[in-house]
Amino acid sequence: MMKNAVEIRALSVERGGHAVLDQLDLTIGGGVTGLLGPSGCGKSTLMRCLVGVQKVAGGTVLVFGRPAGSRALREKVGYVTQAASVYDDLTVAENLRFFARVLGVGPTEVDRVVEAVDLAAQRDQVVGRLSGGQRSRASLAVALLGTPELLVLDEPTVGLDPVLRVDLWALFHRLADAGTAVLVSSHVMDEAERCDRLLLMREGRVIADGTPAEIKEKVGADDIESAFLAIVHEDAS
Ligand SMILES: Nc1ncnc2c1ncn2[C@@H]1O[C@H](COP(=O)(O)OP(=O)(O)OP(=O)(O)O)[C@@H](O)[C@H]1O
Repeated sequence: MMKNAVEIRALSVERGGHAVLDQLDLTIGGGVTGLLGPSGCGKSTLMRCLVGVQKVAGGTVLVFGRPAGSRALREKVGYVTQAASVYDDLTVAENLRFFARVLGVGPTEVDRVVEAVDLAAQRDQVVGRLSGGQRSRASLAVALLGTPELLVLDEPTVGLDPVLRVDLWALFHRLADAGTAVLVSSHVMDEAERCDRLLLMREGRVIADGTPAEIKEKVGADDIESAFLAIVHEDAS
């Protein structure tokens, strides 16, 4: 098991005058870690903290031992937001060559990441004319440039068909097997089953943390969805 990729201590964040994260303590290691929880519970905010783009009210976030957002982490951390981060008027390959230059990684990386996200047939197409799923994969390809050691993916499979979702999850596991710590947020419960570790958030707190099997066993549920409903209900009462 790798040393912790992320160490969070007493992290507090306020947004719009409300406490979104309150004294959160959390470590994230290797494998694929799933971040689940109701809309608005703070998943995106937590991810923004990991990449250093969120103003925090208190606490520390260390990524590979350095403060989140440090320059030295630029090549080590890949981040895909919910909004596509590629340029619509450039082709897939042009986007990737541009971001490769920004990151200072070699042009051969472009071919590798295009293959990884299965966009070889679309590499010379303008992103604005790709399907939603293809565009998401183009954003993911950007995040894979330079082989990041931590990949932070905010709902990467939203709007994708089931076949593509299965393919992407296989890719996440291949990346994790090769040593990248992968943090993925999701609303989709069957995706939760595919994670090595699950974090269930509610109102800015982690209310369950374990493997899918451990979480189901904890409340005697047969599936993750029932387990989460039981845990949320327990937490609310
Ligand atoms: N730009 C913003 N300004 C003020 N408050 C915000 C802003 N963005 C989010 N919030 C608030 O922060 C809280 C957490 O939002 P966040 O986006 O982290 O939730 P989430 O769990 O990722 O939700 P979803 O699953 O719907 O994406 C919410 O209560 C939301 O209203």
